[in-house]
Amino acid sequence: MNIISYPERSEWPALLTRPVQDSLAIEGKVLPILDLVKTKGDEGLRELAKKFDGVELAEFAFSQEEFDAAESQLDEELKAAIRQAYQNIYTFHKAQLQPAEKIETMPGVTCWRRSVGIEKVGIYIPGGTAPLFSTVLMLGIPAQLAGCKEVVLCTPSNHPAILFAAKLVGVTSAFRIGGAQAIAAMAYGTESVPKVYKIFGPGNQYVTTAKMLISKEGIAIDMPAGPSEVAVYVDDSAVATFVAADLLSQAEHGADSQVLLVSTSEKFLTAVNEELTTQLEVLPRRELAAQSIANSKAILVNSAYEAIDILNDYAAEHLILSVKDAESVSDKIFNAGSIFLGNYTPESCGDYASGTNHTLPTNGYARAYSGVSVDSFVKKITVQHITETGIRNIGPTVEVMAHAESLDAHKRAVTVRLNSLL
Ligand SMILES: NC(=O)c1ccc[n+]([C@@H]2O[C@H](COP(=O)([O-])OP(=O)(O)OC[C@H]3O[C@@H](n4cnc5c(N)ncnc54)[C@H](O)[C@@H]3O)[C@@H](O)[C@H]2O)c1
Ligand SMILES: N[C@H](CO)Cc1c[nH]c[nH+]1
Ligand SMILES: [Zn+2]
Repeated sequence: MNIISYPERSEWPALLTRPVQDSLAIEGKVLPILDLVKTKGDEGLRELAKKFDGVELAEFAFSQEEFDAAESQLDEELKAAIRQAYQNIYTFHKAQLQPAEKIETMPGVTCWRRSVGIEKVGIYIPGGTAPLFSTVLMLGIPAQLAGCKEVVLCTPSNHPAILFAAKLVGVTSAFRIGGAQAIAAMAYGTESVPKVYKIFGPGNQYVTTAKMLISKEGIAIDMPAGPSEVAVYVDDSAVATFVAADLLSQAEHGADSQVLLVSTSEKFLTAVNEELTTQLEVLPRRELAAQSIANSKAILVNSAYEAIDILNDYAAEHLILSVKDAESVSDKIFNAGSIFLGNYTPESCGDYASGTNHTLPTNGYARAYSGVSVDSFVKKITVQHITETGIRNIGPTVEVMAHAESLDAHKRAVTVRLNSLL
């Protein structure tokens, strides 16, 4: 990894840019895909499956037989691991459910918010280079807890673990469709695929661009969750072997992934670089990981203050703090998707099973977006009730304000009620 020593603050923006993606060129490829699905429905999906996934499909929906067979195709060890992950993710997300609390703002005026699951949601499960069945849990569990009635799953992979996890989370229909065309199918609906109101899930640049484009057409999306990334901040309490392993764990996602290492110790950065070389050699996905490491940087900074500033500027999807007093350092971080503290909290645990969600904002979106949670799958409907006493209390305030806004019909809606109580 390229070590950049003591860069000036003015150099940070250029240093911290993600691997360049020509978004206009990608949009140019994705727009015709969206259009084909919109105009030709299932027939368009068949053409695209052949072109981009090399498969000829008569039916897109996974059948009941495929769901049933999935369970017997997986070994017990994997099924037990998936069930354990399900339990932890369920427990963490269940605590996010908030009961509606009735608030009396003034005597006789009561307001509250009710959480209602979005009726129809679509979840995209990446499967181009690896079948990410863990993403089924990360999206399906909050959808289940939120009470979404229809959960439509699309994935280019037919890995049995995806179907096993889909059954656990209660997905209502599942289709073997990948890429931008899957997003289009769920956004517009086709003869086979139901149209949904909100689409969730990470994916490659085609998937992410498709989500951004359909969001301009009135379909909600969770957030732009593109190529995975991790930033690691280390001091001399860290362990170079662990740090290199963490960097590679995200680098192996794809050539467009990026990792960032920040430290005040040059010696440590060099030690991690040596470890990276050794560990890369034995990785099955070393080609992808090596390309991603080549896009990445190790930054040597002057002080802990500078390290924190640079991490907040970068706004990483994942941030590992392998430093002394990691929790107090984490209090100073205000831009990150998910934070991992200390030497024994590898980011992989959050990816699979500790309980937190792994669908997180990438590419600096952590400055303004949160990762997926139960909240992402619900709408909050406000409700209010005003009694006769309440309208006497609040009515005059509303009359004065409505009159001042020159909206007399608003004022009258209060006045007629107040007059009826005279
Ligand atoms: N941010 C997060 O929360 C998060 C979580 C998990 C995974 N990820 C990311 O998801 C991505 C998964 O990518 P992937 O490619 O393995 O799987 P994917 O399922 O996202 O994409 C595969 C699909 O891309 C389409 N495609 C391939 N080449 C194409 C082309 N030239 N033109 C148009 N469409 C094409 C194909 O239809 C294929 O089915 C990785 O970048 C990973 O880092 C992010
Ligand atoms: N690191 C990815 C999110 O950025 C999620 C994932 C799934 N499987 C392994 N990792
Ligand atoms: Zn990962």
